[in-house]
Amino acid sequence: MNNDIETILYSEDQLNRRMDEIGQELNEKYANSQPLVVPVMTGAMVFTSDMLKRMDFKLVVDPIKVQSYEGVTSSGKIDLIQDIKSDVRGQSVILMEDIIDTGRTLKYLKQLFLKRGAKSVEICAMLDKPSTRQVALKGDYIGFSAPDEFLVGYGLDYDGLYRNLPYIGILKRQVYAS
Ligand SMILES: O=P(O)(O)OC[C@H]1O[C@H](OP(=O)(O)OP(=O)(O)O)[C@H](O)[C@@H]1O
Ligand code: HPA
Repeated sequence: MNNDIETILYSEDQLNRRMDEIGQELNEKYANSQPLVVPVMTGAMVFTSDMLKRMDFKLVVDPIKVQSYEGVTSSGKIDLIQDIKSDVRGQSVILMEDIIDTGRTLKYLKQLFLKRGAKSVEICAMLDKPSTRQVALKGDYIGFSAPDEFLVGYGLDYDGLYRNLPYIGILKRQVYAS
């Protein structure tokens, strides 16, 4: 599996150190509230489970599953595959993501939750690729800024593979160009 990785961008240690910092920020912000934490599955699974251990405020976790990528390309269409169970009216929502790329997924979800009556919707993402943004969307808590490359590992996949890598790396072009 490692043979398919061009370069390791963020090691497990770097990810952990950055998550400690983001955890502190969230703990200050949400100390006196009880937000709904919504992992955007499947990519956010690893990041969310590691972040949850760093959150020391009361919270409820309720995942949502959406999909828009075919291979390395955004289809531009967001499929809502499995919705949350909670009523978000009056709730503070934290959307958890592995990556913001075109921004379409999170723009769609943020609008959806605000339309449903959420009091606030914040975005916490491990990676942000600002250079590939197609819609206006800003994260509130970001781990690292990433280059315009197709990344895998730490939840990020290519055709369902590589999510279990403990680091984030650039996928070799020959893997998806062949
Ligand atoms: O900013 P965007 O261009 O919308 O890209 C970001 C989204 O793309 C990936 O999901 P994907 O649709 O591949 O599903 P997955 O979470 O199951 O991997 C990723 O996990 C984000 O949800
Ligand atoms: O770089 C990426 N890698 C994996 N999934 C993604 N979804 C959006 N961008 C990416």
